[in-house]
Amino acid sequence: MAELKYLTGFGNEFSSEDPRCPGALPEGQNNPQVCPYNLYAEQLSGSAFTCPRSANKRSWLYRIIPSVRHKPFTVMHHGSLTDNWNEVEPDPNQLRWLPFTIPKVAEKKVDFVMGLNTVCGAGDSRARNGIAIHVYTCNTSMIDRSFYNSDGDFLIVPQQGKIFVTTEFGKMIVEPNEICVIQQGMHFSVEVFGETRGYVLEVYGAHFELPDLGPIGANGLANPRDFLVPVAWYEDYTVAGGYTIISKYQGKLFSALQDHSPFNVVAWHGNYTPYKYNLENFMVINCVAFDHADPSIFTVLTAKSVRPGVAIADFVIFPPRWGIADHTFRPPYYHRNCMSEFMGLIKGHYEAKEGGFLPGGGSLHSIMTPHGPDADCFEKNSKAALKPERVAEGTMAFMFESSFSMAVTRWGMDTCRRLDKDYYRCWEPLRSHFDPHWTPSSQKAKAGPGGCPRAAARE
Ligand SMILES: O=C(O)Cc1cc(O)ccc1O
Ligand SMILES: [Fe+2]
Repeated sequence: MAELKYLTGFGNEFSSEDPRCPGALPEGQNNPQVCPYNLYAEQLSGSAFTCPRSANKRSWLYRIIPSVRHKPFTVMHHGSLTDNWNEVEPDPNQLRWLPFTIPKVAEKKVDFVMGLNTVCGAGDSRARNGIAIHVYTCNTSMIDRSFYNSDGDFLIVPQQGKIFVTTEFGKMIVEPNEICVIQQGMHFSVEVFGETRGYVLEVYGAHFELPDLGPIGANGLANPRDFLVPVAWYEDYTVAGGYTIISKYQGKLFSALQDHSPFNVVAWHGNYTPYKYNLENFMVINCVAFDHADPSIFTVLTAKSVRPGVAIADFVIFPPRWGIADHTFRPPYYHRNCMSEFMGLIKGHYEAKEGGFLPGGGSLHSIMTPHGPDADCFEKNSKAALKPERVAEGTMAFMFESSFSMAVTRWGMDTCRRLDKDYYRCWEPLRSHFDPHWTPSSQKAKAGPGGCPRAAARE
């Protein structure tokens, strides 16, 4: 497979022509009476026409046939993709899933779209405000089939198996430890190379942005130059039996036939594009003195709500880094949160739970549901010598954190059969260590190296 080329930057005004058709982008205007190469001009709007400039998103696509030339859509059955948040009773428990099962190709061929399973979500695609979390488990490429989501944006996190994503804007290869974002309305098709699994964060009514950096300054976290955007690529491909276009619209799938590939865009320009990002490029910032920084310090992308500082969803990672905090319980703290936390694991393990939370599985700690390190992690890290050490080496856990109170679907609760009924047991061995006769000097006698200089100065 030839190396793919990409443009670089986040949300730039890009332009790209398939090298087979130089000059395909009209010069100086978007709608010439006749476009170069006799292409059709088509605008894809990702924001209201009237959005302020800073939030205005659109691209112009120059294509062989406009998207409108398709037969009527009809409803398509899908058993496990849903936006019905009332399928099962609410459950405030800590939930954890074993790795989601990938179907065996010999038993059933499943492609990316049919392999989408909704785990949880909230809100309403019609009201343009909400979130859905899906896992995809598939084994077959989409052949003469493409998909677009009318409801929102997909942030795709491959966990097992690379995916080859053909989009209207060009092609991307996305491997585990990379992510891609396919925004609302963009046609794409996914090729796979074996048993394939990953996670999808869908947001309705907002696009992902880089978080503001505040006092961090002008650089750091996910740097804009590390985002990769495909270059224009077209196929002039007619399919006798019909090419199937699938749209997710108001939570349901619809399919329509047309006689040609939708990947017929010869040139495009604009700031509304798909993109990918390698999580290895994340410039990690964290505590260099004491205490545990909140995980928002690891935010890669955020989909903002209209409330200042409150996200519809944040995509947060727990990357390999140094742990050096002095006189600190270094792993995540025990907490209760006014946000929902869905976690997944791409590879390795997660520091707050060495066992039980496995790559390809997940967990959901709902709004105000208490959670934190398991008993093992607490005991170990309360006694550990606090030398500088690598944390999370060779691992990558992530969190979809949302201000929405999410409902779990029937698939998530029952059908997937991966819910770990014993999850709560990981906290059962937690014992009281309360000592009413405790004094600072008894603490000092027990403490490992890396004591608190301020406490020492106080004594
Ligand atoms: O619950 C979790 O494991 C995620 C998490 C990590 C952390 O370092 C601090 C808070 C938090 O919710
Ligand atoms: Fe948490």
